Formats: sequence, structure tokens, C-alpha cells
Amino acid sequence: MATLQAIKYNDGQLEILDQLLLPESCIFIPICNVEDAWAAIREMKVRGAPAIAIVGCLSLAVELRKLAAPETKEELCRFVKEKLDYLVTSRPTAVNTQLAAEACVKLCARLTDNTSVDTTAAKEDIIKHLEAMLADDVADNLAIGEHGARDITKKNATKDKLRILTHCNTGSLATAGYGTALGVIRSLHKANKLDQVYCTETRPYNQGSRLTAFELVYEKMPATLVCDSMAAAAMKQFKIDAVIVGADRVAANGDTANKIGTYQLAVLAKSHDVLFYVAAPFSSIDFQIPNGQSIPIEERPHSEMTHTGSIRTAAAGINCWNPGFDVTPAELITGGIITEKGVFKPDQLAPHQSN
Ligand SMILES: CSC[C@H]1O[C@H](OP(=O)(O)O)[C@H](O)[C@@H]1O
Repeated sequence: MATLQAIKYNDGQLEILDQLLLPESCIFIPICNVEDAWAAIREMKVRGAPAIAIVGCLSLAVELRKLAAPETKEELCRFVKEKLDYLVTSRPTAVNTQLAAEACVKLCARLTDNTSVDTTAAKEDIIKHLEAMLADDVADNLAIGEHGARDITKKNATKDKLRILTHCNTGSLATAGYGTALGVIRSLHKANKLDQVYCTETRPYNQGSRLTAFELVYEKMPATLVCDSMAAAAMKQFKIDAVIVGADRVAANGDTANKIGTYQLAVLAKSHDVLFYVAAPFSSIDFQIPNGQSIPIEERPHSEMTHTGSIRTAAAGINCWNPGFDVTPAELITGGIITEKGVFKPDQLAPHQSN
């Protein structure tokens, strides 16, 4: 069975699954330009570190396909950089869009310097570069799945099947397909090594109950929904073998920003002697920052806490604190960081970065 798709892109036509309508409705909406993408990302119609970068960059490819080639490559690259700089402002914590923008700007510089490439050919090269992100991300996720499943199985060699707890949504709805942490869970399931997935609701946006549960039911994986407040009791009661979460930005030392609630799961995993893994492609690792203290944490609207849809569920007038993310220190990531290049100790990432 094919896994769910959050992003549809064919010959310059881009559509995204409006995740605000899940799980009740599966409705794709068109993204016709960078402004559409920015709004959809900010409103979290599409979310998930890799998916945000991919939708942003594909929206630029949509615009470039319609754009008459400018007079000069310098003009073309100014256009591209301006659009990418705007996209990066949509949500501050995930680093994927920033890294994708930097890579595209470097490509523009190489094309500008290459006198054998004219403006039209340069535009085509940039479009191809942006469009390749879809397939590259799926390939990364399949590799993450295999590396992660192998490592967890090896570290639980006496267990026939494994019990995994996961947080937020890190599956096909957060990426171009297959997923990161949920990709590892898919690979464990494929290898017939999965006893049960416990997915947390992940308040206040409920990525777990609305999105991860949707993916797990869709693919008939053995899964149980738990409230965020049940995590400690679940680890004790069900003897969880490992916690696997995603990442929005991993710092050079392995400190990891991920959905709010991740840090407390890491603390609980430590106290219950449960392995704690982060699953993330290198496109989520920011080697430009030394540790987690430099990671910007997005504050989301208070209405995400005080309302469920249009229904108020918190007392009017109460003050709120609604950070979208928290930072888990590297020393709590006891299982390691699962990447498309392998599983590494949190402080062992730098030697494996691409040049
Ligand atoms: C595949 S990483 C997904 C990552 O992004 C989520 O945040 P959001 O739903 O706010 O975009 C969450 O932190 C996940 O771990």
C-alpha cells in the first residue's frame, strides 16, 4: 500500500494536502506561488521540517517555470534570492528551508560565474535543483528507516518485537514521503519487528492524534494513542523499548529542537532507562550553530491552546505560553541520531557533513 502524500507536484503544478482539515477531510489545495506557500506554511496547512522546505522551494519552481527568462543571470539570481529570503521567514525553528535556500543561492553563484551557461539554461538548472528535493527527501527517509530499524533491533537483540513511543508527526505528512521517526517505525513494521507504536496526542496542535494516528491507521500498523500526560505511565506500564522523535533543527553538538514536549519525553526516557533516538536527515542539521541555545523557538498563537477549532476550551482572559518547540540536550539522546548516512552519537555528526 502506498504511504500517504502531503505534497503533489507534476510539471509545475503544486498541490498540498490541507492538514488543518485532517483527519476528517483529505483535501488538496493549489499552491500557485511563493506567497501561497508562505501562508500555507505559517498557518500549518503544511508542516514538518522537510515538508516546509520542499513546499517552499517547489513554489519557487512553479514561479520560475512561468517566468520569462530575465535579461541577465544576475537579475535571475536576484529574483531567486529575494523569494528564498522571504520563504525563510515563514517559520523560524526548522532549519531545512534556510539550508535549502543557502544551497540554491550557491548554485546561482556558480551558474552566474559559468560563462558557458546562458540565462535560460541557468533558469532550467535552478528549477531542476529545486524539483529534485522531492525524490531526494524520500530517498533520505528510506535510508533513515533502514539505519534506524537496524540499530534499534541490534540494541534489543533479545526482543522478538518492539514497543516504540513517538511524538508529534514525522511521517509522510511531515516530509515528501515515508517519514523520519515514523519512517523508522515503518521499517520496523516491514521487518515484522513492531509490537506496538504509542503515539502521543501532541498538544496543542495535535499532530499525533490528528496526523500520526491517521497515518498509522491508514497503514494498519499496531498503534495506541496516548495523551501527552500519559507518557511516563506508558513507559512503565508497557515497558517501552525506545522513544523515536523527529527534529526541526539539530545543532552541531547534537542538541535538538523538536516539537514541544520532546524534552520532557527525553527526561522520562532517561529515568525509565528507555533508549531515546532522534531521526533526522542532514538537511535538518545546522552546523553553523554550536549548540541548542542558538536555536530560535517559534511562539504560536494562544488560540491554538485556548480553542479546539472554533470552540473555546480555556477560560477567556487566561494568559498563555505556547512555544512550538523545545530543545533536548544531546546527552539525553541516548540511542543516537538516526540519519540517512547512519546512526551517530549526537556529538559525532560533524565528520559526516557534506562539503
Ligand atoms: C520530519 S520532522 C517533523 C517535525 O516538525 C514538527 O513540527 P511542526 O508540526 O510544528 O512543523 C515536529 O517538530 C516534528 O518532529
